Amino acid sequence: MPPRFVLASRSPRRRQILELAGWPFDVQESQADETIAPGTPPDEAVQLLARRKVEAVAPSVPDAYVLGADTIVVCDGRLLGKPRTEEEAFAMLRLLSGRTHDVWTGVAIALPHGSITSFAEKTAVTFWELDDEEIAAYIATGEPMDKAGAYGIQGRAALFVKRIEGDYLTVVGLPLSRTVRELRRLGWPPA
Ligand SMILES: Cc1cn([C@H]2C[C@H](O)[C@@H](COP(=O)(O)OP(=O)(O)OP(=O)(O)O)O2)c(=O)[nH]c1=O
Repeated sequence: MPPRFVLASRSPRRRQILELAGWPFDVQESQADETIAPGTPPDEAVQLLARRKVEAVAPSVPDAYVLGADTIVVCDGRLLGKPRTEEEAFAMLRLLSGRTHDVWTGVAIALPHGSITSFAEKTAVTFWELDDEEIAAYIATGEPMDKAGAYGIQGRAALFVKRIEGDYLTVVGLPLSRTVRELRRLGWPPA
């Protein structure tokens, strides 16, 4: 039997992005602890969290390649995950207004019966100045609440973006081109 491929994620965006690669895969939700020690550099933090997501799923599918990812926004040295409240979403978007921030996505891959490898990708995103009315109207759409940094570049927040540098899909949650290259190096898809 050739190995299977499992995406360890509950994110519909990650599933849609991975579908672009063109091979069949299963999806398993991953419950992992998302706390990290203060002061952890962002590239390490996203790889650590991606690894935890993979570690939570891989033992139940030992014959599969298992992929997990984690995305955080970094502005002014602050790591922004998903907002817990609308007030927090407001504060995050105010912080991002009129400036450039980094979006980091870490990807971890478990090999069948093997070890886990990981990498991180960064994309810089510059927002136009946002006024409070614009931020409030955006929060009222509900879009920010399940997204790192309180925005979705693939949704209405596209209107906030002046410039990006790096892979767009790193911002949406999975740097697909680098991921596919790493997977090829690791023997996926099987010949
Ligand atoms: C910045 C940004 C983030 N995001 C999303 C990507 C991630 O789904 C989410 C960050 O949370 P994550 O914890 O990375 O992922 P998740 O909880 O949604 O899914 P998983 O089950 O794989 O852990 O923010 C966007 O969709 N668009 C954006 O522009």
